[in-house]
Amino acid sequence: MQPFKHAAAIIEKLEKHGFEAYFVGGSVRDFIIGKPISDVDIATSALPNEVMRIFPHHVPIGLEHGTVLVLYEGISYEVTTFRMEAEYDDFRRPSHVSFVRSLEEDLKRRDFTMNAIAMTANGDMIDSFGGQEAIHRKQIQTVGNPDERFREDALRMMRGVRFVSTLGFHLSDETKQAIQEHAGLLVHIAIERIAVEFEKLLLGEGVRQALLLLAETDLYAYLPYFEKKGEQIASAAMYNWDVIQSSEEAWALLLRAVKPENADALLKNWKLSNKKVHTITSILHCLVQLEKSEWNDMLLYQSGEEISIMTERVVSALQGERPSIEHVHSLYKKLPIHSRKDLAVTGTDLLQWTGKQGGPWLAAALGQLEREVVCGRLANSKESVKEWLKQCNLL
Ligand SMILES: Nc1ccn([C@@H]2O[C@H](COP(=O)(O)OP(=O)(O)OP(=O)(O)O)[C@@H](O)[C@H]2O)c(=O)n1
Ligand SMILES: [Mg+2]
Repeated sequence: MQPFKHAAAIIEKLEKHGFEAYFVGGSVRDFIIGKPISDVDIATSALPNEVMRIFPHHVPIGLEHGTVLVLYEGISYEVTTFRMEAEYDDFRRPSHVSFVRSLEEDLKRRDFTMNAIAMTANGDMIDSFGGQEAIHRKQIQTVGNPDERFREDALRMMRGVRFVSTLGFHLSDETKQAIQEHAGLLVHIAIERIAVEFEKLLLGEGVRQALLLLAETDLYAYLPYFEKKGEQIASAAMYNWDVIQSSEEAWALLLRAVKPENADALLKNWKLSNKKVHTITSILHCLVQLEKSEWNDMLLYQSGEEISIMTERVVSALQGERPSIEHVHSLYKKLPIHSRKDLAVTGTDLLQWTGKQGGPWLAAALGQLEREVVCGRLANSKESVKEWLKQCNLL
């Protein structure tokens, strides 16, 4: 309730200027469910320039969609003019919206009834489409005709399945059937928007049901690189997803089921950040090694602690066991060194001692030395390294 109390001042100020304003969207839904509230969004009859005039501290973040970010006592709130997204011709949210002065018009263009509830500053609900009843029944139902809602913005189909996962709700029969019919419209949606919903889906508590739904509704067939992987996606529902803690782990787990020919290309095609792609492919690499052997010093050293722990979680999700995070952590801590910087000698030492010119031999010697030390076959001291160099006929 606290976030609403703080934001109520914005609604009251808009009302003082003769406009209507309400809390809308996910925050109202989550408040009714009893979940922690994320961002509080406000819808108003005031036009964007009127909002900006009333609140001098603002950022015009999406004027073409009617959205002004209002800064109030260090917190920012999205204030959006009531709108009707009038022209849809390509199944995505249009670049032009028509502003309307009525809340009703605004609410009836929203995706699901649970997301189309408005709340006044003092907590009264305006719920023309049975949103509270739907929440009570844990049902995801489009506002009005599902064909229209999904044609307006095909991403809503992914959102529907995402909410199955994050809220543990179910799709109404009508909504599910409409998704089945319109799944193909997803091709019009930018992969970045799909990826946001997909990652939320993978991290929700109901991810198993959501994966089965992706397969059942044919939505999977319009996800890049998953076009022919319906069965594999459904089979991923068997894993123990509860132990997964990050989107990187979730991707790695999913890709173990999907087995793409080129995971790197798939992840880049989904336009994930380079850093994320690198983390996911590192986890996958570590998983392959773990199939051949248990955790060992060299694998822990090469993977690093973070990747090792993430991989341990993925392994336990695959095997349905509890992850042994403490075990991996202590094995890692016991490694004699954790990076090449920790070696008692440097390349410069080797050059000085041997009197040789640099060259490929140096990298090879340092690599071998590193392995010897990591695996505990050689003490990490200058003296023992000198001994070792002698044995290798380098000194
Ligand atoms: N494709 C979309 C996206 C959003 N909305 C409407 O805009 C609100 C806010 O959207 P967003 O913040 O993207 O989603 P939330 O429902 O708030 O979910 P979350 O809690 O994850 O933010 C939604 O509740 C819904 O009323 C919509 O109708 N169609
Ligand atoms: Mg939201």
